[in-house]
Amino acid sequence: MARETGILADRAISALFETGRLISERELDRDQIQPASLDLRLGSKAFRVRASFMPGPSHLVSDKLDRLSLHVIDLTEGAVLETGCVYIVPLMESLALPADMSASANPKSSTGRLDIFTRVITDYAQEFDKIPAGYAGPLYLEISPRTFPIVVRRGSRLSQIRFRVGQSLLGEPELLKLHESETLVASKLPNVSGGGIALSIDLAGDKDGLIGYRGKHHTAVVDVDKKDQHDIFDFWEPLYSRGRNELILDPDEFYILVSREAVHVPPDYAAEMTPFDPLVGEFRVHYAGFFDPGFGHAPAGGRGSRAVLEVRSHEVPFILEDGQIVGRLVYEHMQEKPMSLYGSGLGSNYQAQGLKLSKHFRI
Ligand SMILES: O=c1ccn([C@H]2C[C@H](O)[C@@H](COP(=O)(O)OP(=O)(O)OP(=O)(O)O)O2)c(=O)[nH]1
Repeated sequence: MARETGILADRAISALFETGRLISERELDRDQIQPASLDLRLGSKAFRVRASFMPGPSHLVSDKLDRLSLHVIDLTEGAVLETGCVYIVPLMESLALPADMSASANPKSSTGRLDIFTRVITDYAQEFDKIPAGYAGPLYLEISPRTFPIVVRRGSRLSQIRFRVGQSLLGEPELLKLHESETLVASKLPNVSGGGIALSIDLAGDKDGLIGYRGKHHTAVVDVDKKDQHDIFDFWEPLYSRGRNELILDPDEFYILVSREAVHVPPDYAAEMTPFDPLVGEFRVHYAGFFDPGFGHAPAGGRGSRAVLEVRSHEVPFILEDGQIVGRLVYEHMQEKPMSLYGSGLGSNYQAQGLKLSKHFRI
């Protein structure tokens, strides 16, 4: 039985398309609907703008583009987006949401792992990545590659959207109960606080002491639509613990690290990673925060899946230590169980992962 409130599952997302609540200039791709989200596709133009902006309560995004656009890039045959530049791309999908349905967007995990900063913008937006209940209008994606230049084209999928009716976040007592029956985070002493369950960083490393990777600068371009395309070592420097189990984050660098704990999202729930404490501004651990129903779920082949963390230090160098809490997972009810779970026949790339770079790289 479907709940009244909760995150829409795959079946309900395809119904949105059939009933004209989700509109697209072309048919959805076969694998575009995920267990609890929809991948958003780039349209055929990118506007290179001088700087990021927020439309605010009285402006359409297109008004701002008229003023701020420096150059228009055709994406039909693919184009390079350079690091350090800001682009706005109209998305193929637009919305006509019912009054009781809102949505939120996040970069896909593959996008976060490439250090591509993306945010969805709506007309009249006062917040990024948030789509208010009842929103009717176009969607735009702000894109700013930070470490590697990228190739994108019409139809590339960098961001994803979750739809929700009402609020259905689990409170701490409910979260603790679910953890007792389902082991959400494999920790002897689970830390449930701030509305979520804590994740800590692994800096002890694997049997070779590998703890993570640091992105190289001045690399070749990464085509976001191609898997197993590049040699890891052309883009990443491996990092080893060398017995100290700590890592000094340099503010100008981008790191891929991994959680100490295995993570589990049972099929009736969706999770999202949030910063450990928004007041501790020294570092941020992720761009991509959505964790799918079925991630880390043993019957979906996910036993032992860890969370891959995209880490950046802000103003000053910062020492991360093994076991330090770096984020929290908050859990929300699904409206109903998805027809397909993460990892089961969806071509999922990160089920049962340990320390794993994005799908674009090969050893
Ligand atoms: O910071 C994050 C965010 C997500 N994940 C995991 C959980 C999530 O369920 C999985 C896949 O995420 P997403 O669907 O965003 O990735 P994708 O790039 O679309 O990959 P796939 O093709 O496997 O769906 O990666 C992480 O390890 N770290």
